[in-house]
Amino acid sequence: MTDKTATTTEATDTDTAGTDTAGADTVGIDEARNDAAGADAAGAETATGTGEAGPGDGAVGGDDVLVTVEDLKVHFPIKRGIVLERTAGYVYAVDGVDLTIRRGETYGLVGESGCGKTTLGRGLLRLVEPTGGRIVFDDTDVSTLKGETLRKSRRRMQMIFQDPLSSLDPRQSVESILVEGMRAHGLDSGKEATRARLVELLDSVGLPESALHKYPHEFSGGQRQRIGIARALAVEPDLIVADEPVSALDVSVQAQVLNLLEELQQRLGLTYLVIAHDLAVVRHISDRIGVMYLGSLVEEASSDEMYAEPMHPYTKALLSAVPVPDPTVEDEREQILLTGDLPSPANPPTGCRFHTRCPWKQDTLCDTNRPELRDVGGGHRVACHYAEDILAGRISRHEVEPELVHPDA
Ligand SMILES: Nc1ncnc2c1ncn2[C@@H]1O[C@H](COP(=O)(O)OP(=O)(O)OP(=O)(O)O)[C@@H](O)[C@H]1O
Repeated sequence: MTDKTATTTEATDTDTAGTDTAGADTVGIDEARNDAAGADAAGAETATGTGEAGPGDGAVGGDDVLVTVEDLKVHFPIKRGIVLERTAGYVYAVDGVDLTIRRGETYGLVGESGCGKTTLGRGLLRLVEPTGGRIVFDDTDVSTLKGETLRKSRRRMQMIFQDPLSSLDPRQSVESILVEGMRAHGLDSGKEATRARLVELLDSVGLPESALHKYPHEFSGGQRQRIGIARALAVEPDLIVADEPVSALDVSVQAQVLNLLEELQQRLGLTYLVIAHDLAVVRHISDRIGVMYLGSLVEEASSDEMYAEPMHPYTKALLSAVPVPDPTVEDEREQILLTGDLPSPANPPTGCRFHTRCPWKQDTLCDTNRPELRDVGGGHRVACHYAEDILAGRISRHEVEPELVHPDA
């Protein structure tokens, strides 16, 4: 996350105030990272991960690349029959995604419900087994790791979930929740050191020591999400996949949790993949944004460029639906309304998967040829036949919109 804290940093930490809280003034986890007996640890459900990196096969990209995903596919079989079960087809939840996440950045992943964002995040961490493709984490190909190597590797990639209540075991105290992952990775080194580490972890997410002996139901939604974040941090990860981290929270609390994530990122050098359907949230925290549609990326750009110059008609439609933050400012943007529902990922359209809802569909081209995600300049990637035209010099980038013909025009 680069300098995107402007709006939310002003929020007061009301969520952590209240009955048992400590201010959001966090301290010391970075020192703990240095101190903590350098072993590798893991968090059970929380996480996952992949490769205990090290020199390995598949060096990809420059030094600044932490994660490379190549042609990732996750297809879920559709089972039919009770006695004789057979595979009647597949849900193509993720169907050929290529992306890189740079060290220390926040990559925002957006798209409608059901387009495969969660499955991509889980596939990347191997919480769900990919059907195909490759995942390279810190120069190590982790797609093929198994058993103990995979388990060990999971320490470095953790996940935080949308609904902190359902992702925290109601029968476990906060202490037990936090210690579980540390123990799994040999980071619980002695009673006193572990206790100090737990207190430090809580402090880093703005919760007091007294939280240790409480249970998830005793906290507010925002506080529970802080516990989820502490659980992920407990094993000293490099990458955190945050799946809709604030969408279950009150609007007033969302900014506080986002601020906390930003602050932790700066202090600990964390890398984030943030999954969200709320484009306002993603814009605020992301350095780069990927837009998913029916299992694939259709556009990727820096956050600023994505909002200033979206090129894919799906991205334009998503952005045109985001309300203007200042109600006194007249909204002069073109409203692009998508017709129809998201097609089933079990039966995706031929050609460009978006063509059935695209206001600018070109007959026979878009419904037969699937456009590739192509760089149209400066790392801005678009999967659209118009992007192909730009690359081929048939139209200029700035002519795209006026040249497009809406079927209702
Ligand atoms: N374990 C599974 N078995 C079968 N189908 C699945 C499974 N998990 C997800 N799917 C299907 O894969 C598709 C993508 O789901 P996914 O949850 O990844 O989308 P999403 O973009 O994260 O949506 P949401 O924002 O609603 O979580 C959906 O059609 C979903 O029903």
